[in-house]
Amino acid sequence: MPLLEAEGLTKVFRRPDKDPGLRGSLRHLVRRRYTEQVAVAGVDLAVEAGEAVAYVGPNGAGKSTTVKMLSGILVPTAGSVRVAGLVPHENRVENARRIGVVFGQRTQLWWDLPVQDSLALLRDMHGIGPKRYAQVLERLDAVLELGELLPTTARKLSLGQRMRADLAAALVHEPSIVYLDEPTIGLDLAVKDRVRAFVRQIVADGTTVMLTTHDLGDIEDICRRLVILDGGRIVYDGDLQAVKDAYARDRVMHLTLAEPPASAGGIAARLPLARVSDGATDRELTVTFDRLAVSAVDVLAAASAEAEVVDVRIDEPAIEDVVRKVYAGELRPGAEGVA
Ligand SMILES: Nc1ncnc2c1ncn2[C@@H]1O[C@H](COP(=O)(O)OP(=O)(O)OP(=O)(O)O)[C@@H](O)[C@H]1O
Repeated sequence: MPLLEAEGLTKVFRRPDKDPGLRGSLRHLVRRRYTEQVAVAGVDLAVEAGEAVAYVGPNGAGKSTTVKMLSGILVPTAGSVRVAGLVPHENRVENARRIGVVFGQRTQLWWDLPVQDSLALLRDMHGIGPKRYAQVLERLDAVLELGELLPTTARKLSLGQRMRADLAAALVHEPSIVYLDEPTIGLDLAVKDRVRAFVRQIVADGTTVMLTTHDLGDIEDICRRLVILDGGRIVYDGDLQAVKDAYARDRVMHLTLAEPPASAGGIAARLPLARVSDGATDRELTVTFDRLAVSAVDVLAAASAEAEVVDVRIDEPAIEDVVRKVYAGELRPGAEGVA
């Protein structure tokens, strides 16, 4: 049985439609009018225990509204939802014991308290005994290196430190499902890697993860399944690798050379399947290539044969590019080999 199951999950917000000023308010009292906003429109989703699912879509697609219904904060307008056998909004407290939530842009730590006090408050709120708490903290410390953070108030933490502390706060009660919303936003690469490795570890340990992010790296590192939401509806639910192979194959390599090249023609001639163009300065070149047709090593070898390469950077395609292609109808849900 899936750990998380939603059928026809729908949320319609109703906003009072009134003219400004007192007269508008009075008129609204007499004749009420509302504008309806369908935020989530019949989502069917089944997630098995231990799965890691990327839940993506453009701004306003309905991701947060879905997560709020899954965590019991919002009551669905229609449809059904069960998380670990419970209807979240009917069992908010019990549901809260089973889930963890991390918002990259907000913190659930008490701003003016040392991290250790925030964690202790959460321990008490969840009724965790001292022995179990010590074990969990030890396990979290081993991967998140909490030691230096514990005596520090949340307001004094760097963004990366705060994220490590927030992950600990979300996991201190060992939830079976964790919702992560942009968990690596604003973090530098080293910290990003660490957060991703940690999330991979909890997935390997059996935790179910639902990840909302615009960072393709997060998704690739953590999830095998991609669910794309648009206008409140799921437009794709399937294997991440299939989508990437089909629609996110282009890589862009930025090369910095020791000297301006006599011409980009030599490199282009060695790479007939790639597109070579001028970079931002006269010592830079940009090579765009399909990673299934040409490897990054081939591109570097071709460039090095023609000029002295002093620096290299590769841009990965953004998940938005993939999402945009889905909207353009280039990838259809249920298409052969991808769903
Ligand atoms: N409390 C609310 N009252 C009225 N409308 C709302 C409310 N919350 C969300 N909406 C609307 O519902 C739609 C879906 O919003 P939601 O926040 O779920 O999208 P999202 O995919 O999480 O977007 P983002 O990536 O910007 O966070 C939007 O049109 C939003 O304006």
